[in-house]
Amino acid sequence: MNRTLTLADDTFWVGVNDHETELFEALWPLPYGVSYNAYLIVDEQVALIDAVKGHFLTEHIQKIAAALPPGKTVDYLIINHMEPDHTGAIRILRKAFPGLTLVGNKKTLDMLAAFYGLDQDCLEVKDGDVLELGRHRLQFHLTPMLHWPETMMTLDTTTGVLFSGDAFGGFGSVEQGLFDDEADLELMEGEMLRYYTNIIARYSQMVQKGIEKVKNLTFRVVAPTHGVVWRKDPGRAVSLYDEWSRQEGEPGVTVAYASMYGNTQRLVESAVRALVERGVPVAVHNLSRSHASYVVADIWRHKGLLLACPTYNTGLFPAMDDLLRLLENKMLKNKQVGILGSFAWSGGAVKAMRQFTDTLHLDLVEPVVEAKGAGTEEDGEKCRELGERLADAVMGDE
Ligand SMILES: Cc1cc2nc3c(=O)[nH]c(=O)nc-3n(C[C@H](O)[C@H](O)[C@H](O)COP(=O)(O)O)c2cc1C
Repeated sequence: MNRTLTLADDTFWVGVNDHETELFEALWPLPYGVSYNAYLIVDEQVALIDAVKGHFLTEHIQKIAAALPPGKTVDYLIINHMEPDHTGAIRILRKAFPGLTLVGNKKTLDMLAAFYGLDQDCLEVKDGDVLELGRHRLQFHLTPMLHWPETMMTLDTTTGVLFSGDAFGGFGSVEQGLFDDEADLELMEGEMLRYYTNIIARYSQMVQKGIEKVKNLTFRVVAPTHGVVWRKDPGRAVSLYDEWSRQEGEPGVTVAYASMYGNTQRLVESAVRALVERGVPVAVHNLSRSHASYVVADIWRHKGLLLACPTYNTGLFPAMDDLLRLLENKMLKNKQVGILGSFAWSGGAVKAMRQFTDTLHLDLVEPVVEAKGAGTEEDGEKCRELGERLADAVMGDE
């Protein structure tokens, strides 16, 4: 059962696939599961690179045991990221492998003490430090706020495997293909974007700093803590994160709308029709149906965003309010934004959406449409015009 997967010389995947957790971080749906990737380097000294969520410890230990030669134990646990989905069972892991030294930077060790009361047999490493296992040389590169303060990467300079922590990771389990040359990449890259936008995106500036650092390293495999291991095209993992953290966006428009009785929806349809006729890729989300994690991923993907919302108790419909707060928290930028809304007496939703674009310094595409009730013929025409203007704004010379 526990056939060991090999990444490079003496280097094995000892991670697990999780199909039990419904919501990652109690927030984000996992229709394709998620993997907790951990790796074992078997040398004179044996190093485990990251661990798994506590619930999966038994399977994890079985895999480690299958990869360990007789008489060997695990000497080091390298903690690239302290979050409990990689360290939850660390105390038991220590019992399973007595003498296990915990390796992390200063911030990791502070957290280990705070989370698990562990402060013995720890080895503090600094940026650029090297740990020799025998033939294998592990070099540590601190990449703070990717997406926690203690995050770092570990490069095995002997094999060229870059253990990148959560950076370059994605949702989606890996039993149908651990490596990029065997996985369903269309699906996995979609799940990677959803992971990026929902877990990492707020720290996009720090991702850029991390990528600058990574570009100076020589590696031939990128092995993150979640999702696909990139051995055929490791540069692709880096370039996807690079693209997403720059927030440049592809030509296309994501439509995020709410509608209780259909008035806003019909206005949206007029605008979308104009986009479709211009050949613009469109992703339409009814916020009462689509989970925000998918909406945010599509918003990140496209240059254009159409927000449409009825007024609800003088302000935004709650699902739109939630979405806009989420996008503010993620410091969304560089979007071409259209706004439309429907009201019956006071209005308020359109004003709130305008405030959102002002706060984030997004480019407002005119005309803003604010229709009373179902709206007039003229409102319908304005929605079409808004669709055309958005098409011009996002397609450029395409
Ligand atoms: C619970 C509720 C609260 C509303 N609050 C307001 C409001 O404060 N001000 C306003 O102008 N219209 C308000 N409306 C009216 C809607 O904004 C209006 O009917 C709009 O056309 C609904 O668009 P929809 O069909 O896309 O849901 C409210 C409607 C409902 C159902």
